[in-house]
Amino acid sequence: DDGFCSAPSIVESDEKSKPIYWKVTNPTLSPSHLQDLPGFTRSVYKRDHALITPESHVYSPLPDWTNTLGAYFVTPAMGSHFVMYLAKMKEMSSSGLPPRDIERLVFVVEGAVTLTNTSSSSNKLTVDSYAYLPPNFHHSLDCVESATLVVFERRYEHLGSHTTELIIGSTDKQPLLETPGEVFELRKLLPVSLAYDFNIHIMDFQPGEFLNVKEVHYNQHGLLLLEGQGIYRLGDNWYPVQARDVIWMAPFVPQWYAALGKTRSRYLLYKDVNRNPL
Ligand SMILES: NC(=O)N[C@H](N)C(=O)O
Ligand SMILES: [Mn+2]
Repeated sequence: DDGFCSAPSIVESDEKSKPIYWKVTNPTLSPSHLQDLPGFTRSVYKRDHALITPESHVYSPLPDWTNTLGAYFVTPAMGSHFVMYLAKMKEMSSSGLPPRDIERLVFVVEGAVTLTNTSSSSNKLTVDSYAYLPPNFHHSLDCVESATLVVFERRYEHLGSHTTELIIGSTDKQPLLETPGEVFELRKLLPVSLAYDFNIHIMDFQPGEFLNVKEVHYNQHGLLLLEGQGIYRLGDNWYPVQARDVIWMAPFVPQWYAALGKTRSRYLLYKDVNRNPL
C-alpha cells in the first residue's frame, strides 16, 4: 500500500437519491452504532449551552397528543423562554393544543401531516413545509402514516396592538436574504414584522464556509442541524456536529460554525427578535 494508514473512505453514498433531511432520521453516527459503547455520549450540558445528540434523545408520549412520541431538547428548565422538541407522529396520530397564550411553529422533517383549523380549511404539510400557529389558535395536525416534526413553542409576548396570523409555507419558497459580510445563505420562515417575537432562520453553508462573526448576542437559539456536518464553537468548547444534533445557545454564549465534509450544511435556528430584552 502507499504507506498511508488510510481510514475507510467516506463511502460517497448517493446523497442525491435520498430525500431532503434524510440524515435527520438516519444520522451518520446513529444511536444503534453507539449502544454497545457503555456510557458514551456526545451530549454536553453547560450553563450557557447544550449539545444534545441522537443517542441521548429520550422519547416519551406527548401529553395531549395521540400516538405521538416527543423528545424535549430545550425547556425553561435550562433558562430558555421557549421549548423545542422533536415529535414522532405514528400512524393515525394527532396533535394536542399548546397551553393558553402559547404560539407554536412546526417544521416537517420527515413524512407528512394535515393541518386543519377552525375555518376547517386543511393544508397538507410535507417535508420542508412549516406552519406558524398564533397563540390560542385552534388547530389540529393529523398524520395517517408517520411524520417527524421539529416544534417550537413560546409564550407570545404582546407588543402594542400587533397580532400574528396563521402562516403556512415551505423553505424552498422563501427568498434568500442579504447577509452582508457573511457567506452563508439565509432564509427566514416568518415575517420580520414587529408582531412576531421570534423567527426561524434556515442557514446554508457549503463545505469550508464558516460564520464570519464570532457572535455574542442577547438572543437565545435552538438549533437543529438538518444536513451536513462541521464544527460548532460554543463558549470555549469546539464540537464536531452532524445532522440530527440539537444545540441550545443561551443569551451571550460565544457561537461560531464551520461546515466540513463533502455535502452542504443546513441548520434550522430559533431566534427571539423584535422585543426589548429588559
Ligand atoms: N449561531 C448562529 O448561526 N446565529 C445566527 N447567525 C444569528 O444569530 O442570526
Ligand atoms: Mn446567533
